[in-house]
Amino acid sequence: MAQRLEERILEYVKQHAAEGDPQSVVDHIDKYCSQNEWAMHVGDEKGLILDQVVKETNPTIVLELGTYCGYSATRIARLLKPGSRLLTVEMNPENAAVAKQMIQFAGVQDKVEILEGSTEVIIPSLKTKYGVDRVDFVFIDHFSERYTADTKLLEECQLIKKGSVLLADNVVFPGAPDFLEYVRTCGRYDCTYYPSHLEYSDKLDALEKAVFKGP
Ligand SMILES: O=c1[nH]cnc2c(O)c(F)c(-c3ccc(F)cc3)cc12
Ligand SMILES: [Mg+2]
Repeated sequence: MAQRLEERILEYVKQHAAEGDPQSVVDHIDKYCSQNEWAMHVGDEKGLILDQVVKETNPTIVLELGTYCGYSATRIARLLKPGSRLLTVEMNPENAAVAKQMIQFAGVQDKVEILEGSTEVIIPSLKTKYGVDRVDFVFIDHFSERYTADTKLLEECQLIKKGSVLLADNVVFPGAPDFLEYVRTCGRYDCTYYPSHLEYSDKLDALEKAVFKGP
Protein backbone atom coordinates (compact mmCIF):
# COMPACT_ATOMS: atom_id res chain seq x y z
CA MET A 1 0.00 0.00 0.00
CA ALA A 2 1.59 3.28 -1.12
CA GLN A 3 2.33 5.58 1.82
CA ARG A 4 0.73 8.79 0.54
CA LEU A 5 -2.80 9.37 -0.73
CA GLU A 6 -1.43 10.95 -3.91
CA GLU A 7 0.75 7.91 -4.61
CA ARG A 8 -2.24 5.59 -4.08
CA ILE A 9 -4.22 7.61 -6.63
CA LEU A 10 -1.35 7.39 -9.15
CA GLU A 11 -1.02 3.63 -8.54
CA TYR A 12 -4.75 3.12 -9.13
CA VAL A 13 -4.57 5.09 -12.40
CA LYS A 14 -1.53 3.13 -13.60
CA GLN A 15 -3.28 -0.16 -12.86
CA HIS A 16 -6.75 0.67 -14.21
CA ALA A 17 -6.67 3.54 -16.70
CA ALA A 18 -5.73 3.35 -20.38
CA GLU A 19 -2.19 4.64 -20.87
CA GLY A 20 -2.03 7.59 -23.29
CA ASP A 21 -5.73 8.34 -22.83
CA PRO A 22 -6.22 11.55 -20.80
CA GLN A 23 -9.99 11.06 -20.54
CA SER A 24 -9.44 7.60 -19.06
CA VAL A 25 -6.96 9.04 -16.53
CA VAL A 26 -9.42 11.78 -15.51
CA ASP A 27 -12.29 9.28 -15.25
CA HIS A 28 -10.27 6.88 -13.09
CA ILE A 29 -9.07 9.60 -10.71
CA ASP A 30 -12.72 10.64 -10.29
CA LYS A 31 -13.74 7.01 -9.77
CA TYR A 32 -11.07 6.42 -7.10
CA CYS A 33 -11.73 9.70 -5.26
CA SER A 34 -15.50 9.33 -5.25
CA GLN A 35 -15.43 5.63 -4.23
CA ASN A 36 -12.31 5.21 -2.11
CA GLU A 37 -10.54 8.33 -0.82
CA TRP A 38 -11.55 11.97 -1.20
CA ALA A 39 -8.88 14.25 -2.68
CA MET A 40 -8.84 17.89 -3.72
CA HIS A 41 -9.00 17.60 -7.53
CA VAL A 42 -11.41 20.03 -9.18
CA GLY A 43 -13.45 16.91 -9.96
CA ASP A 44 -16.02 15.89 -12.55
CA GLU A 45 -18.84 18.39 -11.88
CA LYS A 46 -16.68 21.55 -11.71
CA GLY A 47 -14.44 19.88 -14.32
CA LEU A 48 -17.21 20.09 -16.92
CA ILE A 49 -17.42 23.86 -16.30
CA LEU A 50 -13.61 24.08 -16.61
CA ASP A 51 -13.83 22.17 -19.92
CA GLN A 52 -16.47 24.57 -21.24
CA VAL A 53 -14.46 27.69 -20.33
CA VAL A 54 -11.26 26.22 -21.84
CA LYS A 55 -13.12 25.35 -25.06
CA GLU A 56 -14.66 28.83 -25.38
CA THR A 57 -11.26 30.46 -24.67
CA ASN A 58 -9.28 28.15 -26.97
CA PRO A 59 -6.02 29.27 -25.31
CA THR A 60 -2.49 28.97 -26.71
CA ILE A 61 -0.69 29.59 -23.40
CA VAL A 62 -2.28 28.30 -20.18
CA LEU A 63 -0.99 28.91 -16.66
CA GLU A 64 -2.23 26.75 -13.80
CA LEU A 65 -1.59 27.69 -10.18
CA GLY A 66 -1.70 24.48 -8.14
CA THR A 67 -0.88 21.21 -9.96
CA TYR A 68 -1.49 18.76 -7.09
CA CYS A 69 -1.64 15.32 -8.82
CA GLY A 70 -2.08 16.68 -12.33
CA TYR A 71 -5.82 16.05 -12.66
CA SER A 72 -6.74 19.49 -14.00
CA ALA A 73 -3.52 19.79 -16.00
CA THR A 74 -4.50 16.54 -17.76
CA ARG A 75 -8.11 17.74 -18.09
CA ILE A 76 -7.05 21.04 -19.67
CA ALA A 77 -4.23 19.64 -21.83
CA ARG A 78 -6.58 17.11 -23.47
CA LEU A 79 -8.51 20.08 -24.93
CA LEU A 80 -5.56 22.18 -26.16
CA LYS A 81 -4.81 22.64 -29.86
CA PRO A 82 -1.45 21.49 -31.28
CA GLY A 83 1.38 23.89 -30.45
CA SER A 84 -0.25 25.22 -27.28
CA ARG A 85 1.38 24.97 -23.85
CA LEU A 86 0.27 24.55 -20.24
CA LEU A 87 2.63 25.72 -17.49
CA THR A 88 1.57 24.48 -14.07
CA VAL A 89 3.02 25.63 -10.75
CA GLU A 90 3.33 23.28 -7.77
CA MET A 91 5.19 24.12 -4.56
CA ASN A 92 5.04 20.64 -2.99
CA PRO A 93 7.86 18.53 -4.54
CA GLU A 94 6.18 15.22 -3.67
CA ASN A 95 2.96 16.27 -5.41
CA ALA A 96 4.98 17.57 -8.38
CA ALA A 97 6.64 14.14 -8.67
CA VAL A 98 3.24 12.39 -8.71
CA ALA A 99 1.85 14.93 -11.20
CA LYS A 100 4.82 14.43 -13.54
CA GLN A 101 4.09 10.68 -13.67
CA MET A 102 0.33 11.22 -14.00
CA ILE A 103 0.79 13.63 -16.93
CA GLN A 104 3.31 11.27 -18.56
CA PHE A 105 0.92 8.30 -18.20
CA ALA A 106 -1.89 10.36 -19.74
CA GLY A 107 0.34 11.15 -22.71
CA VAL A 108 0.03 14.94 -22.47
CA GLN A 109 3.62 15.59 -21.35
CA ASP A 110 4.49 17.35 -24.63
CA LYS A 111 1.99 20.11 -23.82
CA VAL A 112 2.57 20.38 -20.07
CA GLU A 113 5.48 21.79 -18.11
CA ILE A 114 5.49 21.50 -14.30
CA LEU A 115 7.23 24.41 -12.57
CA GLU A 116 8.23 23.51 -9.03
CA GLY A 117 8.16 26.39 -6.59
CA SER A 118 5.95 29.08 -5.12
CA THR A 119 3.80 31.30 -7.32
CA GLU A 120 5.18 34.54 -5.90
CA VAL A 121 8.64 33.50 -7.11
CA ILE A 122 7.67 31.78 -10.37
CA ILE A 123 5.14 34.27 -11.77
CA PRO A 124 7.71 37.11 -11.96
CA SER A 125 10.12 34.76 -13.76
CA LEU A 126 7.72 33.54 -16.47
CA LYS A 127 8.76 36.15 -19.06
CA THR A 128 12.53 35.93 -18.53
CA LYS A 129 13.00 32.29 -17.57
CA TYR A 130 10.15 30.55 -19.44
CA GLY A 131 9.79 32.75 -22.49
CA VAL A 132 6.15 33.58 -21.81
CA ASP A 133 4.88 36.84 -23.32
CA ARG A 134 1.28 36.58 -22.15
CA VAL A 135 -1.03 33.93 -20.74
CA ASP A 136 -4.45 33.45 -22.37
CA PHE A 137 -6.01 31.35 -19.61
CA VAL A 138 -5.16 30.99 -15.90
CA PHE A 139 -6.69 28.24 -13.75
CA ILE A 140 -6.29 29.38 -10.13
CA ASP A 141 -6.50 26.39 -7.79
CA HIS A 142 -3.67 26.56 -5.25
CA PHE A 143 -4.40 28.38 -1.96
CA SER A 144 -7.36 30.75 -1.71
CA GLU A 145 -5.30 33.07 0.49
CA ARG A 146 -2.95 33.65 -2.49
CA TYR A 147 -5.60 34.22 -5.18
CA THR A 148 -5.73 38.01 -4.93
CA ALA A 149 -2.00 38.59 -4.48
CA ASP A 150 -1.20 36.35 -7.46
CA THR A 151 -3.85 38.00 -9.63
CA LYS A 152 -2.29 41.41 -8.87
CA LEU A 153 1.15 39.92 -9.60
CA LEU A 154 -0.05 38.68 -13.01
CA GLU A 155 -1.26 42.23 -13.76
CA GLU A 156 1.94 43.89 -12.52
CA CYS A 157 4.11 41.48 -14.56
CA GLN A 158 1.94 42.27 -17.60
CA LEU A 159 1.34 38.56 -18.14
CA ILE A 160 -2.39 39.04 -18.65
CA LYS A 161 -3.63 41.19 -21.50
CA LYS A 162 -7.10 42.34 -22.66
CA GLY A 163 -9.17 39.16 -23.08
CA SER A 164 -7.08 36.93 -20.82
CA VAL A 165 -9.35 34.63 -18.80
CA LEU A 166 -8.91 33.77 -15.11
CA LEU A 167 -10.92 30.86 -13.70
CA ALA A 168 -10.73 30.31 -9.95
CA ASP A 169 -11.76 27.17 -8.07
CA ASN A 170 -13.18 27.05 -4.50
CA VAL A 171 -14.56 30.57 -4.36
CA VAL A 172 -17.32 29.30 -2.03
CA PHE A 173 -15.57 26.44 -0.22
CA PRO A 174 -12.96 26.80 1.23
CA GLY A 175 -13.81 30.31 -0.09
CA ALA A 176 -11.94 33.26 -1.61
CA PRO A 177 -13.95 36.31 -0.50
CA ASP A 178 -11.22 38.89 -1.04
CA PHE A 179 -10.57 37.53 -4.55
CA LEU A 180 -14.27 37.82 -5.45
CA GLU A 181 -14.36 41.34 -3.99
CA TYR A 182 -11.23 42.33 -5.96
CA VAL A 183 -12.13 41.04 -9.42
CA ARG A 184 -15.77 42.16 -9.11
CA THR A 185 -15.03 45.72 -7.94
CA CYS A 186 -11.64 46.82 -9.32
CA GLY A 187 -13.22 47.64 -12.70
CA ARG A 188 -10.75 45.67 -14.82
CA TYR A 189 -12.61 42.35 -15.11
CA ASP A 190 -15.88 41.05 -16.51
CA CYS A 191 -16.91 38.39 -14.00
CA THR A 192 -19.13 35.32 -14.24
CA TYR A 193 -20.11 33.10 -11.31
CA TYR A 194 -20.61 29.34 -11.89
CA PRO A 195 -22.34 27.68 -8.91
CA SER A 196 -21.49 24.00 -8.49
CA HIS A 197 -20.50 21.58 -5.73
CA LEU A 198 -17.31 20.68 -3.90
CA GLU A 199 -15.56 17.78 -5.61
CA TYR A 200 -16.98 14.34 -4.69
CA SER A 201 -19.40 16.01 -2.23
CA ASP A 202 -22.79 17.67 -2.05
CA LYS A 203 -21.40 20.75 -0.31
CA LEU A 204 -21.85 23.94 -2.32
CA ASP A 205 -18.87 25.44 -4.15
CA ALA A 206 -18.40 27.61 -7.25
CA LEU A 207 -15.97 28.77 -9.93
CA GLU A 208 -15.50 32.45 -10.77
CA LYS A 209 -14.46 33.52 -14.27
CA ALA A 210 -12.80 36.92 -14.58
CA VAL A 211 -12.01 38.19 -18.09
CA PHE A 212 -9.36 40.94 -18.03
CA LYS A 213 -10.49 44.16 -19.76
CA GLY A 214 -7.00 45.69 -19.78
CA PRO A 215 -5.01 47.84 -17.31
O1 LIG B 1 -6.07 23.75 -0.80
C1 LIG B 1 -6.73 23.58 -1.85
N1 LIG B 1 -6.21 23.96 -3.04
C2 LIG B 1 -6.89 23.81 -4.19
N2 LIG B 1 -8.10 23.27 -4.26
C3 LIG B 1 -8.70 22.84 -3.10
C4 LIG B 1 -9.97 22.24 -3.15
O2 LIG B 1 -10.56 22.11 -4.39
C5 LIG B 1 -10.58 21.81 -2.00
F1 LIG B 1 -11.78 21.23 -2.10
C6 LIG B 1 -9.95 21.95 -0.74
C7 LIG B 1 -10.62 21.47 0.50
C8 LIG B 1 -9.83 20.98 1.53
C9 LIG B 1 -10.44 20.51 2.68
C10 LIG B 1 -11.82 20.54 2.83
F2 LIG B 1 -12.39 20.08 3.95
C11 LIG B 1 -12.59 21.04 1.80
C12 LIG B 1 -11.99 21.50 0.64
C13 LIG B 1 -8.69 22.53 -0.68
C14 LIG B 1 -8.06 22.97 -1.86
MG1 LIG C 1 -9.65 23.32 -5.85
